[in-house]
Amino acid sequence: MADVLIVDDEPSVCWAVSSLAEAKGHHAEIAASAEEALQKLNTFQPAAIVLDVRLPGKSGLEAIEAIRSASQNVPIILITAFGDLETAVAAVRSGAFEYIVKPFDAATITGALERALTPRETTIATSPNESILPPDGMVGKSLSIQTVFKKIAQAAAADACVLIEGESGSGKELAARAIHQHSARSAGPFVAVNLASLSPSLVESELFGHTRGAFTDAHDAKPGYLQLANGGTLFLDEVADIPAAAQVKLLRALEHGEVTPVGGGQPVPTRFRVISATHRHLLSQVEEGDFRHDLYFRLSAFRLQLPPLRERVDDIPELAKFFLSQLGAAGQSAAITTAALTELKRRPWYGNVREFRNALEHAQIVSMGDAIRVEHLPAAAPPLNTTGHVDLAELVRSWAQQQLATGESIDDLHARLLALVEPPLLRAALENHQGQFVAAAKTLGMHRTTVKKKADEYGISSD
Ligand SMILES: Nc1ncnc2c1ncn2[C@@H]1O[C@H](COP(=O)(O)OP(=O)(O)OP(=O)(O)O)[C@@H](O)[C@H]1O
Repeated sequence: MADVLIVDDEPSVCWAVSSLAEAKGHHAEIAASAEEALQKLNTFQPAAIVLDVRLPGKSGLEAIEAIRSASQNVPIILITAFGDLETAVAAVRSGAFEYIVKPFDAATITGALERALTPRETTIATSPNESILPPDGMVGKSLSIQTVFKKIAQAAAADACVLIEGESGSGKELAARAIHQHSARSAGPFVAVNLASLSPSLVESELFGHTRGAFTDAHDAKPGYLQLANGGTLFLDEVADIPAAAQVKLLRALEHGEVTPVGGGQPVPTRFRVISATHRHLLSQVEEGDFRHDLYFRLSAFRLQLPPLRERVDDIPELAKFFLSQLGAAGQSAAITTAALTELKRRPWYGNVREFRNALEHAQIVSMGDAIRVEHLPAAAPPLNTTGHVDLAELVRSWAQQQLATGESIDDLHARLLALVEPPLLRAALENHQGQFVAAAKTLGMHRTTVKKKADEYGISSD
């Protein structure tokens, strides 16, 4: 059994957390403000503290230092209703043991309490006195983006390599910049390199630099991106595209903290942190032998997954507001109708936030100063899989969603889909068998007479 102090001005939260703690056999005491908590700590020594960020009087973040020293450094679980990146960074910087966003479920708070009450060796803690950094343009309030904010804050407080995974346009580069901006390296450079855009023959000289005369056009020595990132962060976008020879050299540079330019010469001491990003499944590339496993493990010391926009629909109103305020004339925000906002929430956004922003920009131009309506939005982009090919299942899902969104009452969705997909399928099978119905029916796994009947219905001839 352990003693727990709950500091929150909302009686329902205090009641819920104390009931959960008591159900685990602990004893809980309550304070409705930071000032009351500090007073209580004169006579009460808890083993863990649950502290709300928003309190009357001093906020939880303002009081955390005083509470920590008055409680002899017991673990503090911060709870907040503000799931933004700034609060996440401030919470991690404050040295809080855990940071939980309201509303939370019973398992989340019980799990955090149990971990806090279990003796441990290290916690993520950094200087508590640094000020909160300015906003960095990462918008979102959904639970999944809050998890991303929390991970960005944790990554910023550490110095390990970070691998950011997520679909194209989901905000990987923005997240990398936020990690750099909130890290101890923020005064150093942030050097972004897109490996997919570098010509394979030049990747090595671009990354590692070259000496004078290293190759025909090397009239002068040139430092590479690794050297330019010295003291800061190197962002390797599309890291899956790094050629095999450069993989070996990168690993060596990371391990020895020095870079040898193409053409030889003295290795140059270079210290930087690598944040890499990919829209592919990098581990599959490791399994297929296309990516070195030792480099993969080095680069993925800390992993961050960015959810696609369609899995965080709750962020859409706020993102729309954010982009519309950027797009509107000076000082004014472009307006949007409720129907258009509903349409924005319904779309699958395979190109994620980038496609979303572009769609709003297009709509704002087409609406010519009026509120944005559904008809101002461009057509939704088709889904792309990781190899750049159209994903049929996603296409069908998106088609069905569009049909259902028209508002008309539909009772023949299946028949409508068949009418769309059967003709091209029958044509392809017939073409493959030079118009032979028997052979085409065999390939299709259907009876010959059914194929014939359907071909007649759709007006498909066998020649
Ligand atoms: N949460 C967000 N809030 C505001 N803007 C965002 C957010 N996420 C992404 N964006 C914007 O969307 C665009 C695409 O983001 P970004 O370039 O970071 O994506 P990416 O995942 O790196 O894309 P790619 O894989 O194609 O390189 C940028 O203009 C970025 O500013």
